[in-house]
Parts: sequence; C-alpha cells; structure tokens
Amino acid sequence: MAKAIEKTGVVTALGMMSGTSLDGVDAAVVDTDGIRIHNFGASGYRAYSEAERTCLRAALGHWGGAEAEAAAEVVDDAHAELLSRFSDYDVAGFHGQTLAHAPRQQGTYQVGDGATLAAKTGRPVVWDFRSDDVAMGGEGAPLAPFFHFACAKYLNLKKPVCFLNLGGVGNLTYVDPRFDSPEDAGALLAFDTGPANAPVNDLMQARLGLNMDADGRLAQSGTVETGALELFLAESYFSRLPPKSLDRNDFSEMINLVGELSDADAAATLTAMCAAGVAQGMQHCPESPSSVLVTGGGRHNPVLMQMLEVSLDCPVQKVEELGLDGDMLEAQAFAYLAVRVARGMATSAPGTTGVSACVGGGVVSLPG
Ligand SMILES: Nc1ncnc2c1ncn2[C@@H]1O[C@H](COP(=O)(O)OP(=O)(O)OP(=O)(O)O)[C@@H](O)[C@H]1O
Ligand SMILES: CC(=O)N[C@H]1[C@@H]2OC[C@@H](O2)[C@@H](O)[C@@H]1O[C@H](C)C(=O)O
Repeated sequence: MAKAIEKTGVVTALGMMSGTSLDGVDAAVVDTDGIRIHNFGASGYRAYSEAERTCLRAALGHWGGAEAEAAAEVVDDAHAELLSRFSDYDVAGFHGQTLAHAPRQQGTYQVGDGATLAAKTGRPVVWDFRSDDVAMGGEGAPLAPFFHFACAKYLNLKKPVCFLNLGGVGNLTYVDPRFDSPEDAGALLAFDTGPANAPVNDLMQARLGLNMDADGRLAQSGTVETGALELFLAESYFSRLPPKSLDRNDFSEMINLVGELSDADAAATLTAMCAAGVAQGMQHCPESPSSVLVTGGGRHNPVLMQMLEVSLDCPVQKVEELGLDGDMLEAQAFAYLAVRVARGMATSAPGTTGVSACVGGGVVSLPG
C-alpha cells in the first residue's frame, strides 16, 4: 500500500468535496501527473442524513467550539464511510466542509481531519487546501480554476471559455487555453459570482420544509420582482474587481428582500438574483468566452439555465455537452489538486485568488 506518492508519472487520485449546499459528499477518481488529466475514473456520493445536515447547518459561521466539533465528527465519519468504497487510489484529496470564510479577517475554516483519515486508510491524504493562500494574502477560493485549466487542455479547447459552478455559492473561471500553464499571467481569472442555490434552498426550507426548488418548478410559476433584484445588484460585492470570494451566508439576508413576496415570486426572484450575479461577473472577463460551461447542481434547474441563456451574450452549455461530469467536477478538482500539492506545485495564482504570487497550499498527511 502506498505510504507516499511518487514524485513523477501518472498517479490515481481520489478527491472528495463536501460543498456549501450541505447535501452530501462527492468522491471521484482522476489519473493525473498534476499537469495533464489522463483519465477520469469511478465516482461516488454519500448523502448527509437530515440529522447530520442539521448539525452542519448549526455549525455554519462558527470558527470553533462545540458546534464545529460536532460538525467535524459528522464530516470525518461521512468521508471515511465514502472512502471505504474505494480501494484503487494512490492519494486522497480531502477538502472538508467550510464552516466559515472571511479571508481578510479571521481567515478560512474547513473542518475534517486529514491526518486521522490517512491513518485510517493507510494512504497519503492531502487536506487544508486553502489556508496557505489566505496566509499569503489570497482569497483562499475558488481553487478549482487550475483544474478547469487542465479540463480545457483535456478537451483540446483553443479559445477562451468559462466554467461556471452553481453550488450553494456560484463561482466562475475564465480560462484562456492558448497559454501553456495555469500559472501564466492572463491564463486564468476567477471569482465567486454571488449566491447561487443557497438562498433558494434557504427559502424552500424556511417556508415549505423542502431542501430545494426541484427543477425550478416553484420559480417557474412566479414573477421576478425587479425592485428586489435591483437592490441585490446594488450590493458593493458586485462592483468589486475580481478575484473575490464569498462565505455561504454572506448573502443570507437576501431572503429578507423577498420576505413580502409569495412563495413562487420569492423563488423566481432569488433564482434571478443568481443569474444576475453571473451576468454582472461576466463583465470582468478580458474577452467574451466562446461559451459558458455550467457545472454544479444549479445546472439541473431549467429556470435558472434559461435565465442565464437570456442574460449572457454567449452560448450556455452544461459541461456534459463536452463529456464532463457536472456532478463530480469539484471532487475531481480536489483529486487533481491533491497531486499538485503532493508534488510541490502551485494550486492558485494572482488571477484566481488574488494571492501575491503563485502558491501551492495544502497539508500532506502520510499514514504512520
Ligand atoms: N433538479 C434540481 N432542480 C433544482 N435545483 C437543483 C436540482 N438538483 C440540484 N439542485 C441544486 O443544486 C444544489 C447542489 O449543488 P452542488 O452539489 O453543486 O452544491 P455544492 O457542491 O454543495 O456547493 P458549492 O459548489 O457551493 O460548494 C442543491 O442544493 C440544489 O439547490
Ligand atoms: C471557502 C469555500 O469553501 N468556498 C467554496 C464555495 O463553494 C463554491 C464557491 O464558494 C467556491 O469559492 C469554493 O469552492 C470551490 C470548490 C472552489 O474552491 O473552487
């Protein structure tokens, strides 16, 4: 069994991501040398139970304490359980669960203990991906952009393209595949676009006890309240230049902007806010991309997809149209990044997190 990973050649990495939507943990295998993607492998998913989700929700915004400890236990157990379904990998990338993120103040805080996981599994585990970037003045997020660059190369794309991830929060990566390396100035520009599904999920939870507006059915029957949308876009976050990042709950008061609206109008308006944040963010791209490739759970929402098609002036496609798996892209990203960290390569750049120089964050825990 591998105790440390080889310094060169293609290895099999297993990435795991527990995202801001708090729905569950994704895991996916990528064969890579840390530069090129050679192959995408098996994937898996482990949903959080209602009780686990309640525990995680209660810990959001906490920088430690009993709530965070309870959440850490849930995260560690769920990841260990998911990991036990895989046997054929050389290194694991373990993002953990973000509980709080304020890079300019307290920093960034993910729970999940990679050292324990390494001891349990007997494999090297790479974790704590964001802290070094924040310590060097970066946003600590988004980190998927270096992987998006590798995806563009894997797909043999020749023109600039955007990857748009619609999870709890939205994040956009502008990739120019004409550059050789993700570290080249101008190859990447990335930032969080604004809230994506989190406000709609919170609305559905508060008003109807549901986890999401499945297939946008409620939003579909509602009307967008343009006054609320304008107030949303007046938020100072949207006039800030990228790179920039958000905490899941930075926009949680948005739900108050739709407080007086019917369920359907509120859902339609919060969905429109997500699309409007993306449209606003696209104005920062140095060139109009050949297309916007959408990944993450929001791409399953046809109302949101249609709003994006109307408001963006380039084609909007699900990543599946190019053969990628939009449910697993983030887990794959942390598989890819794990290999880069283990090999001392950079995982973020001034254009992706605003860090002062390219930095390779992450901690490598070897089994004892
Ligand atoms: N069929 C669907 N209809 C509407 N919304 C959906 C559908 N499927 C998924 N979603 C939305 O996508 C969310 C999950 O997205 P995803 O798994 O990308 O989030 P995440 O990885 O937790 O978040 P992040 O990328 O912010 O870390 C769900 O909570 C829901 O809001
Ligand atoms: C601090 C943190 O966990 N941020 C997440 C979150 O979820 C989406 C967006 O906000 C993105 O910035 C990031 O995740 C992705 C995987 C990233 O780092 O690329």
